[in-house]
Amino acid sequence: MDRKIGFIGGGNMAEAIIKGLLAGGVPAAELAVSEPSEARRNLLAERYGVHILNDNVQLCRMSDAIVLAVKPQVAGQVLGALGAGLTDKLFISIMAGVKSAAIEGMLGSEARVVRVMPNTPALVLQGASAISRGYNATEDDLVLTRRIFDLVGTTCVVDEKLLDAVTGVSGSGPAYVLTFIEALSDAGVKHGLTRDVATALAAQTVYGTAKLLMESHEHPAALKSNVASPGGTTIAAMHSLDRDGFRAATINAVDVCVARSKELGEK
Ligand SMILES: NC(=O)C1=CN([C@@H]2O[C@H](COP(=O)(O)OP(=O)(O)OC[C@H]3O[C@@H](n4cnc5c(N)ncnc54)[C@H](O)[C@@H]3O)[C@@H](O)[C@H]2O)C=CC1
Ligand SMILES: O=C(O)[C@@H]1CCC=N1
Repeated sequence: MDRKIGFIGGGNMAEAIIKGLLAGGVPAAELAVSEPSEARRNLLAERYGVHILNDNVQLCRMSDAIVLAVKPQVAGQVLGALGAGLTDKLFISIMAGVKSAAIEGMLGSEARVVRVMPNTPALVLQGASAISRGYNATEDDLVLTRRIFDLVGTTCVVDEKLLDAVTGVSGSGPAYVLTFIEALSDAGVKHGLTRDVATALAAQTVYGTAKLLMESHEHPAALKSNVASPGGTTIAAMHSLDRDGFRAATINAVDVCVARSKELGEK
């Protein structure tokens, strides 16, 4: 990267990105984390060998790009304590909902901010991240941010007003997919499979189907039709899913996720 990347907050998402960056060849010496929890500091130091501290101001001093990886609820407290005048730094916020204008408001109106909505599969370099540029961020800032998140999966650039929708689809999406895999596995167990076999079959089915979709560039409905034989088992199951509101339940879940993301941005 040639630039030092610091993380304010060393929780789940920061860890996923750090692990991905290291796997992608970024040296541990280029990464630092400021984290108040001693247990987290010890864990991150042991597992990844990155520079660890408990001082957000010092972290900013030693970093060129700072990933804001704290909960949105503490954004005001964390950013307020950093003070203004950090215009030589790039701030990359992964906080759900918190708008770039609000971050600029807390860091000073000249602050260079890029927002990213990543997801936890970044841990295995299969993340999906959407990026949007704040008012003062440069083309170079966007390129650096894309380089960081390309190392942990795929990236796209969207208008900031669409980041709430991204949060609803891919930011929180892994939780819905895992719930589906868990339910599919439960069903397998109900019908006599062992838990291990049922979970392995369910997970590989989701993984393989996603790969099939991405490599074929087809509409999901076209591939679904290939599974359903006339008068066969799949169409009977699809009827049942429709009757039980599977699709409506999914869309409703995304609706409330998007609404919650907007709400977090209003605080
Ligand atoms: N977990 C996920 O799947 C995703 C999370 N995000 C966003 O990433 C951010 C972090 O989420 P998680 O990693 O899941 O949360 P987390 O709770 O695992 O991590 C937050 C970390 O911040 C630390 N922290 C608290 N106060 C601090 C302070 N004053 N200074 C420095 N560090 C402080 C906490 O000790 C904790 O380790 C959130 O804003 C969330 O919206 C975005 C996309 C996906
Ligand atoms: O649940 C949350 O608020 C965060 C944002 C996207 C995924 N996790």
